[in-house]
Amino acid sequence: MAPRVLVSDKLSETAVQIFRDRGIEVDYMPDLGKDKDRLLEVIGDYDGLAIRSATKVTEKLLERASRLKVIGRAGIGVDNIDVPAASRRGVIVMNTPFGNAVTTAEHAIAMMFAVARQLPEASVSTHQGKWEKNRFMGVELFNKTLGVIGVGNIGSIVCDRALGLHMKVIAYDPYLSEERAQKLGVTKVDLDELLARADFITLHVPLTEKTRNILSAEAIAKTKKGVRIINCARGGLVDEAALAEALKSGHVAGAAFDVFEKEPATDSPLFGLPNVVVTPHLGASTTEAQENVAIQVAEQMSDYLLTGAVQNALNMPSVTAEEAAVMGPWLKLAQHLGAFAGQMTQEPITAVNILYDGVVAGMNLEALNCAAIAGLMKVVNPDVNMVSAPIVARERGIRISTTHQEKSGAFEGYIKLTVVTDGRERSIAGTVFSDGKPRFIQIKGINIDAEIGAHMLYTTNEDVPGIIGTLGQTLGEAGVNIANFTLGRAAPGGDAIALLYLDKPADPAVLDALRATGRFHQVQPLEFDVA
Ligand SMILES: NC(=O)C1=CN([C@@H]2O[C@H](COP(=O)(O)OP(=O)(O)OC[C@H]3O[C@@H](n4cnc5c(N)ncnc54)[C@H](O)[C@@H]3O)[C@@H](O)[C@H]2O)C=CC1
Ligand SMILES: O=C(O)CCC(=O)C(=O)O
Repeated sequence: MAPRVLVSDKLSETAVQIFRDRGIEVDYMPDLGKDKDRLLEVIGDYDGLAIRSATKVTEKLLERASRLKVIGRAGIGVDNIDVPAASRRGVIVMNTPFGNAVTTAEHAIAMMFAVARQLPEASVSTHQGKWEKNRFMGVELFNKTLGVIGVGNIGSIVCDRALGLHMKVIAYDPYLSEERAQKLGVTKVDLDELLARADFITLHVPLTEKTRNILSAEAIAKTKKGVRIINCARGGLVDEAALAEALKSGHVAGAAFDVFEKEPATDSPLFGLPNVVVTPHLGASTTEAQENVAIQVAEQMSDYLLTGAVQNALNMPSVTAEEAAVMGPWLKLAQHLGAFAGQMTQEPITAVNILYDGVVAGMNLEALNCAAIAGLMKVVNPDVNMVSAPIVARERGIRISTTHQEKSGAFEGYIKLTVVTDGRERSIAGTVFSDGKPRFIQIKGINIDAEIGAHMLYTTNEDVPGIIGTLGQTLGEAGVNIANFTLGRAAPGGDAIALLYLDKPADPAVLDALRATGRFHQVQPLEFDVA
């Protein structure tokens, strides 16, 4: 039986043609994404779901999607998909990481011009036969300072275009290395400096728990008087109500928003305010971008449904079916090693070295590298996948090197990942035991044997008596159960580490309580995708 695909958002007809040409049955129902009940009724009939941003793929929808094998997002952001729920159900989620980047960057630049010169209002007034030449006094972009928050794919294209307009570009992105900033021709600053100096601010970060409300009321209060703010990334990055107040008070001179806290946005505190330009999430809406993402998503989904080949998946490595059987646990280990290093590193990473020893040295190292880098970069951006992560890493100037060697110790094989920043190196190693379970076996050169769980806690301390008691008692009092506890030390009385596998995450109050004991150099919660 031919696989069946449902296209539930408006996608270029080229995608539909590709599915048909490849022998896939396709139903094109571009309005279904907005009709949750009807979607719930029909989703059980499909092997693939191709969407943009209108369709919300919730746990409830996935529960009804008994046949679903793949979700293809024709675009970048996957915040409309419950990816963990899809992973739990074995449904692959793919996106098209680069197809609409230029288009979205151009929209941000267009919005910046629009708000600088009040173009939409001037256009409406002129259509009405008024000739309000004196009402619309604008500002030049030339020589103004543009503050870019988030310098990834889209942000870096915005920087390039803005430099072409002879703007001065300052950038805030904690994961942007100095080297990459120099290459782009932008000045790296911290957020407060960006807020204080920028005449225009544009956002190009994904919506995550760290970036939500990044332009809060407090942040907006720190901006330069007369600033203009552009958001073509995601609703929820800016506090719309606080911005509306700042616009009314005259502190902020203008805003241009493509994305809103609630979409479709039928209401917003920004609506109706003068010099606020709004568009209905049009960032990716050009013929070229929609053609790019539609072709890419249809090809990727067809490949998967017909041959099992995986490309641009957010929750599955790109490996052949035969390799998957042998490499599965090692891929997971590589991802966990990257995730560990990523969560431990707050500074820009300049290089990553991955050493493969013994049995693992003979496997598909490219896929293993991708898994490790994806684990590392996912900490910064949950939208990154195994294919895009190495490209994103390279674009940031992160040098990735690989070494491999014959079996050198007690383990059949192991992987050691070393992350280099401007100031230091951090290493972590792991192996897969015969039970197929990945384990961490060495951190900072200290040997351990730690099972990997979804919620973990890493502490460092001096090797003195009573540390186990302090950890056990503090976590116990907070009702956090320890599933597994591993200790290691460099030498008696020297540096010591503990890695705890917890039944639930330790909340910030527990972490503070541990820090307040004064017994630890470091108390770091860690999360791993063990699904
Ligand atoms: N309006 C629209 O139609 C579209 C909107 N988008 C949005 O644009 C976002 C960015 O897309 P790309 O540039 O392709 O992603 P990207 O992953 O290439 O870049 C995101 C950048 O944000 C940085 N970042 C992450 N956390 C940060 C933080 N806390 N503070 C400052 N910087 C941080 C990352 O280091 C990275 O450089 C997407 O996640 C999506 O939400 C994307 C396409 C179309
Ligand atoms: O599909 C669209 O129109 C929105 C694109 C978008 O927001 C994305 O790719 O993240």
